[in-house]
Amino acid sequence: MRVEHQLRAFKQVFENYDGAVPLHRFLFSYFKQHKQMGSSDRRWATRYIYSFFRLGKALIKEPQITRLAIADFLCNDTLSLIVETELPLLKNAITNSVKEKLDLVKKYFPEFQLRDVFHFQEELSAEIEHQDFYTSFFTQPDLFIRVKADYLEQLKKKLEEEGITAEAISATALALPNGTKLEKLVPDQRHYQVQDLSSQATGGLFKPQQWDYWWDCCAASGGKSLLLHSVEPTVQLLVSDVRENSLHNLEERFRDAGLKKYQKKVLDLLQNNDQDLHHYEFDGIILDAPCTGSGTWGRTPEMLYYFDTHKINYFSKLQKAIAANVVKYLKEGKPLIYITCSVFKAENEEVVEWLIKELPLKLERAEVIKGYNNNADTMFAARLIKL
Ligand SMILES: C[S@@+](CC[C@H](N)C(=O)[O-])C[C@H]1O[C@@H](n2cnc3c(N)ncnc32)[C@H](O)[C@@H]1O
Repeated sequence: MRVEHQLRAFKQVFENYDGAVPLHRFLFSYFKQHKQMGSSDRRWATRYIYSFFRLGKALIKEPQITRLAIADFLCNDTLSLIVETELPLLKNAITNSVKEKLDLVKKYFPEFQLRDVFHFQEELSAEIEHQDFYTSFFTQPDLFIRVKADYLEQLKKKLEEEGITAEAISATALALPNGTKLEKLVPDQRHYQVQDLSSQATGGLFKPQQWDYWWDCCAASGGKSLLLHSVEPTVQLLVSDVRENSLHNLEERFRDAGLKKYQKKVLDLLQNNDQDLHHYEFDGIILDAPCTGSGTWGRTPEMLYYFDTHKINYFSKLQKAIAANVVKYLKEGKPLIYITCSVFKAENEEVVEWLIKELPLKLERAEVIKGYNNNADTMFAARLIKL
C-alpha cells in the first residue's frame, strides 16, 4: 500500500472526527459506513490517528504530515511508510526507548517541547512528576485484571497457553497487553474483574469492618463495590447511580462475581434524597466522583487535542455538590472515600480542601496514585473521617 493511500485514509478520518464522542466509538461507526476500507486500511488509519493524538499540541506549527510521522515514530516500535518517507534519518531508531526517541526528536526539531503534549500543565495536581507524566502518553496503557489470589497462577497459565503474556503485578493483579479479548478467552468471570491497576489500589483506603454497611454512591457498573467486597465480603451494600443503565450492567457483573446481597437505587445526588434515604446511616461511603477522566487519557488520547479546560470547573462544582449531599448519611467517625480518575488539582486537592473547610470532615490521607509509572491510569484517592 502506498504512503499516499494511507495518508488519505488518515486525513479522511481526522477531518470527519470532532472529538464529540470517544474516538474508538467514532471509528467503529466510521468503518461500518465506509465498507470500501479494507482491514489493512482500517488498521493503519487507526494506528495513525491514535498516534497523532498522542502528540497533543506539540510542534503544532509543523505540517500535519510531519507531526504524524513524529507521532508514529514515538508511539510504535515497528516501521510505517510515513516514518520511512518523512523521517528517513530516524527510521533506524524505531525500536529505541521512548526517552531515546524523544531526544532524537528534540535534536531534529528543536521547537519540540514535551510539555506541549499535555498543554494543561498549570492545572496538574502537585504530586505529579511532569516529565514522566507527559512521556507516558507515548505508550498505550496495559489492560489490568484483579484476580482472586488462589486463582492467579491458574489464570496466568491459561492465558499464556493462549499466547497472551500475563505479568503478575501483585498477588491479585495481572497486566495484559491492551486489546486482549479476555471475555472470549476466559468467559467465566467469577474469579477475575477487569479493573485498572490504580483503581485496584484505591481499595487500600477502604478499610471496612466486618458487617459494616457501606454506600457506593456513584457506582456505575460497580467496580469499586466489587473491590470493596473482595476486601471484606461481609460488608452490606447500597449501590446507587443517576444512570439506570449502568446499574443494569452492575447487576450482571455482581451476578457473575457471586455478589448477591445488596440494595440498589437510582439516585440523582444533586437532588435532595431525604425521602429515599432519611433513615439510612452508613459505616462508609465511596464517592467515585464524575470527573474529567484526565488520568485515563493515555487510553483516550484524543482528549489531549480536544479537551476544553472549562470543563474542569464544571466537574469540580459537581464533585463538591455531590459530596455535600452524601456526607449527611455518614456515621460520625466513619470514612468518606473520595476518588477521581483526574490529574487536575481542582478536582483533587482543592476539592479535599473545600470538603474539610465546609463539611464536618477531617482528612486522614490523600494521595495521587501515579499510574503513569506503571502503564496504568492515574487516580486520586482521599480518606476523610466524619466529625
Ligand atoms: C467515575 S464514574 C463511577 C465508576 C464506578 N464507581 C466504577 O468503579 O466503575 C462516576 C459515576 O457518577 C455518576 N454520576 C454523575 N452525576 C451524578 C449525579 N448527579 N448523581 C449520581 N451519580 C452521578 C455517573 O453516572 C457515573 O456512573
